[in-house]
Amino acid sequence: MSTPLSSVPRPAQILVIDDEPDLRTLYELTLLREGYRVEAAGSVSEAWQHLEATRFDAVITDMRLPDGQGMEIIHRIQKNQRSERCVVMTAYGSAENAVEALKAGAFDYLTKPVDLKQFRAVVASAVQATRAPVVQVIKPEKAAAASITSERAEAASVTGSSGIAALDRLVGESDPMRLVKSRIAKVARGMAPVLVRGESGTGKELVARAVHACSQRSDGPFVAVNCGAIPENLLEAEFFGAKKGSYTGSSQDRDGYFQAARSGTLFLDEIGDLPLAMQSKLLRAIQERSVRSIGSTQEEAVDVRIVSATHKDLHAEVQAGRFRQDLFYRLNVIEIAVPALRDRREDLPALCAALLARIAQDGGLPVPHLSAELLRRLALHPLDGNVRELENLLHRAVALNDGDELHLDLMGGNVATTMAAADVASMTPAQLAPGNDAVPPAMVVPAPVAEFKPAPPPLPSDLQAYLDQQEREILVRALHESGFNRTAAAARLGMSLRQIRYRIARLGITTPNGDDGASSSHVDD
Ligand SMILES: Nc1ncnc2c1ncn2[C@@H]1O[C@H](COP(=O)(O)OP(=O)(O)OP(=O)(O)O)[C@@H](O)[C@H]1O
Repeated sequence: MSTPLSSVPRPAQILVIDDEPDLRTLYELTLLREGYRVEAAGSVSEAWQHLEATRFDAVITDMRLPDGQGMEIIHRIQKNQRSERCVVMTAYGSAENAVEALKAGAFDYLTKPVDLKQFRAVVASAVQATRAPVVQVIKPEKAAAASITSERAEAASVTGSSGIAALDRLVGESDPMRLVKSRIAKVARGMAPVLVRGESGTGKELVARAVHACSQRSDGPFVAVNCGAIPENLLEAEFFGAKKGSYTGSSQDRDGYFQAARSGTLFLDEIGDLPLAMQSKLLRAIQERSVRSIGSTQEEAVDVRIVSATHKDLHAEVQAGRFRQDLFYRLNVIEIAVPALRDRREDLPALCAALLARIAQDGGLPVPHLSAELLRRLALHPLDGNVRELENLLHRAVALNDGDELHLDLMGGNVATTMAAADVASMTPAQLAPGNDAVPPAMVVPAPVAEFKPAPPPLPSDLQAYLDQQEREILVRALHESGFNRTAAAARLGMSLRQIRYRIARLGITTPNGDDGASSSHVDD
């Protein structure tokens, strides 16, 4: 069994690379004072000699060196799969260099002239990262034997079970989802900001949580902020905190989101909704890695990783002048695009099974049966609201479950837009069963709308059962939309209360107010 590195009592070892002797000495002294062991180099070749002789915890390098670029060192460290965390020092105003370095795998960057307080903070977090105890390392061969996917093995090699659990919560083994998961596992280790893009309800927050859980910050807090939900006049206090008495009613010092997320991850959801004035303040906080709470004269350093998310096209927002270009570049160092549900229809059975299990567990209920018929009907539904819509449909189905089989309230959906009806009609229950990934790809790629001519659905083999099913769905929907008020539901369907009661009883529909309405204690009728 391997011993966690953190239990080895040796000072962390740092390599500093800068061609300016004065600066090199300044960095060396600063780090020595912090208790690190330090070696220094003035060029790429000299640095590499040190690296060949010793394993370091962190490497701090200038970008421009006499015989090459600091980037070469990062590339070589990555290529040789060495464990050193790299921090680059870039000239002020050359954000592209910093972005390039982060993309190449640098842990973090510092802008010159380097602020020594920041320097110490960044080095400390780089060293902490290499020394974080490895909970469980799964070798790729072992992982394959245990049918663990490569992205799970990658996550396991970084943080162990919390990373694996977070990736498992992201249900779906379709190609686009596997891509998302492997990207999460890859990018989680660094400090580079991540922008998660995708339509509403696709699981962007789950992705952000997985980035955090797979990172070395997983023991730190994950603070999620919905940027669109905070009144504009409160934004600054909410983000950066406020001192006692700094505004009316503030009777004590209050931390902001940045302080709350210290040593962890700050998730800025709906970042596209942040007003321009606040965008400038956020940019400053990210660049300076420090914030000043309202009413304070002091800046305080904050070690926070930023993950943001948006359903908007931020490029277009920049073009339209609604989003700052410099902030966009800052946040978008690494992008993770979460696919819409229509682009990964083969995940539907596994998603339904997982969502139903979760819904049942939350409600303390037995997991309801997921019939092939129910999956077939869901597959015909557009689900433009993505996983959230699917979750809501299943929630309703469970709430209205009469004990035998789940029934869906799908009325009003545009069936033709997603999957060819004939394709779905020809799917066998086995093909639709949860866990079956043998669904032919042709079935999951929607035909272009202009060419799409759905085949007529097959004739029902039992007309009465079919009509009963239709009637049942209409009644359930009317009841649901009327808040289970039978009088209102009956009025919407042009019938009397007696008639709807009769039909509810005939079709065995159970409502939250009672089994046939006669014994209802609810105020509805
Ligand atoms: N791949 C998935 N596996 C399991 N559940 C999922 C998946 N994707 C989304 N969900 C569930 O769907 C719901 C919506 O997900 P989430 O809030 O992460 O979406 P979002 O893209 O952040 O939405 P919005 O843009 O509206 O904020 C959540 O309850 C989440 O747990």
